[in-house]
Amino acid sequence: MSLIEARDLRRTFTLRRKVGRFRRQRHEVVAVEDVSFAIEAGETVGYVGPNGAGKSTTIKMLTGILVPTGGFVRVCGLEPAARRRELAGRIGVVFGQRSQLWWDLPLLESFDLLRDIFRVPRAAHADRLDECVELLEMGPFLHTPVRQLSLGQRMRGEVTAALLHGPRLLVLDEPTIGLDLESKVRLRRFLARLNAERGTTLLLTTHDLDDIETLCRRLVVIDHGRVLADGPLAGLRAEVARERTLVVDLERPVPPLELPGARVAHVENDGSRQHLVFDRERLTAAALITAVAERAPVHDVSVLEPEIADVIRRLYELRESRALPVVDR
Ligand SMILES: Nc1ncnc2c1ncn2[C@@H]1O[C@H](COP(=O)(O)OP(=O)(O)OP(=O)(O)O)[C@@H](O)[C@H]1O
Repeated sequence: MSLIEARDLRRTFTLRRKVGRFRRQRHEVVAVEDVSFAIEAGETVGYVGPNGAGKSTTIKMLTGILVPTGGFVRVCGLEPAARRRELAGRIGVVFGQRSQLWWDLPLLESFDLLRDIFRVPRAAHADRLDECVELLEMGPFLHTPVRQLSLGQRMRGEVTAALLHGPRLLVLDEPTIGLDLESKVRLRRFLARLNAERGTTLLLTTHDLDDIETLCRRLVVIDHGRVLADGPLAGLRAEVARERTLVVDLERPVPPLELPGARVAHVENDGSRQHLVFDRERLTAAALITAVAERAPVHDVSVLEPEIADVIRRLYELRESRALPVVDR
């Protein structure tokens, strides 16, 4: 059984718009139109899309905060909205812009309260807390009231709070939003380790491409409430962003190289370093290097893969032109 299963999931909101002086007209917003995916234990999945795509609405349905208007959803075998309390005992949830901590209490007391709420055995609680305190370096501020913590410190507390009952699945909505670089790196390292060592499944929404690059082996891309693409990160790259760049360092400067199947995107050092863009389907890096070597002696080479930003932008372009390939999992 999949840890998360969503089939034709749908959520609409009814808004009332003022029309004229007295009348109000009902108006329907479709936030999630027809979303289907399944997530297995141990996966790390990035749920991405532009603003208003329907990410948070989906996460709220998966965690039982919102009732779907249609479709089927099961998380850890439970119907989230109907079994919200039970589900809360099996999953961990972190909302970057909402807190599950008690603002006036020292951080440690929030953790104690959560132990009581989830009825976690003392020994298990202590083990998990010790591990989080050590890895997230929370020792110096465990006794500080939550409202006095920096955002980076509070987020470490939020993630710990979500893990104290030992969930198999951690759902994170924009976990690194607003954090400084050091805090982001620390949090990502922690989450990656959680997945690698504990097998904790991660599902996260993010606008941060570095989060995706370092944490997610699979991407589900959504736009206008529909899944645009779903597949391994590497697969999506190969499928929709076929352009790679060969960077060649030559023994001496030469004019921009004109080679079949490749175009010069950038020239440095008077022409002794050139960036050649080519289509992975039409040309191999080896063939291109051979072609370059016939023109000038090659000192060094490297191949750059497309950035994840390119992959996502390309997906949106393909959607606009309705030429979106179906990405099989
Ligand atoms: N409570 C609500 N009432 C009315 N409309 C809503 C409500 N919540 C979300 N929407 C609308 O549903 C759509 C999807 O919103 P959602 O917050 O799920 O997007 P998102 O992908 O999480 O966006 P962002 O990246 O900006 O957080 C938007 O058009 C939004 O305005």
